[in-house]
Amino acid sequence: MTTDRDALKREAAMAAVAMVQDGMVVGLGTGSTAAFAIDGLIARVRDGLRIVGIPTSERSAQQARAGGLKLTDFSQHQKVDLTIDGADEIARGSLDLVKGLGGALLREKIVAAASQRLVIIADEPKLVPGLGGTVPVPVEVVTFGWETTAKRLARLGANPVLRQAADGQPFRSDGGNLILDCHFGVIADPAQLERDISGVIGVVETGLFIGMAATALVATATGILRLDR
Ligand SMILES: O=C(CO)[C@H](O)[C@H](O)COP(=O)(O)O
Repeated sequence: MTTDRDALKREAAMAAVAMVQDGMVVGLGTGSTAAFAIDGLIARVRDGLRIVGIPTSERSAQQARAGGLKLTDFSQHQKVDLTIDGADEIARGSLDLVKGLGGALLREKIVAAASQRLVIIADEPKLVPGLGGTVPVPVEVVTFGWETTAKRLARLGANPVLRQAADGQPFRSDGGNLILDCHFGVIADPAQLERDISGVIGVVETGLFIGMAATALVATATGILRLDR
């Protein structure tokens, strides 16, 4: 079923797809909004655009491959011209992000870090005055000792919850790790919290993306709002 939110997500995705130029290496995000962008890229490639994509998840790789997008990896291309990805929250002003409710935060951060330009696409409810108020911060952790990692994260003020998959088993990332959804409430200093979480033994990566997004394209009822950092 297509919802109004889907229509807005598609609109934001199409605005980002229009920024892609011939010859680019394009980072392919993960999630329902990024999936609209991958569809848009597939359509443009069918019309003659020549690009290669670096996917941020097995899911996105599968979608891209099925649509005929050429994929590459970091053994072939170490630099990504432009990445189009979604987010769970975007801080108005700084464009700092919470990402990872879709479980792909580690690969998303690796691709974002290699990108000349990270363009975030979203519908309006994701644009917030401060991070952490509407979603937890996903933290990817290794399986071994995750219970002790959770305790150390709790000492930072979180209420960590082990993410479950639909089958009731612990959710596994593409890398085979676990995810602890850490409820902090509104975060006063996201950059400091990102450093603090990264310092916890057992943590692989955090869903706080600080200073990474160059542009956010936010679809609102009255059109696309473009925010640049
Ligand atoms: O970070 C992500 C996946 O790890 C997604 O970009 C984020 O969860 C947004 O997803 P959606 O577009 O489905 O709301």
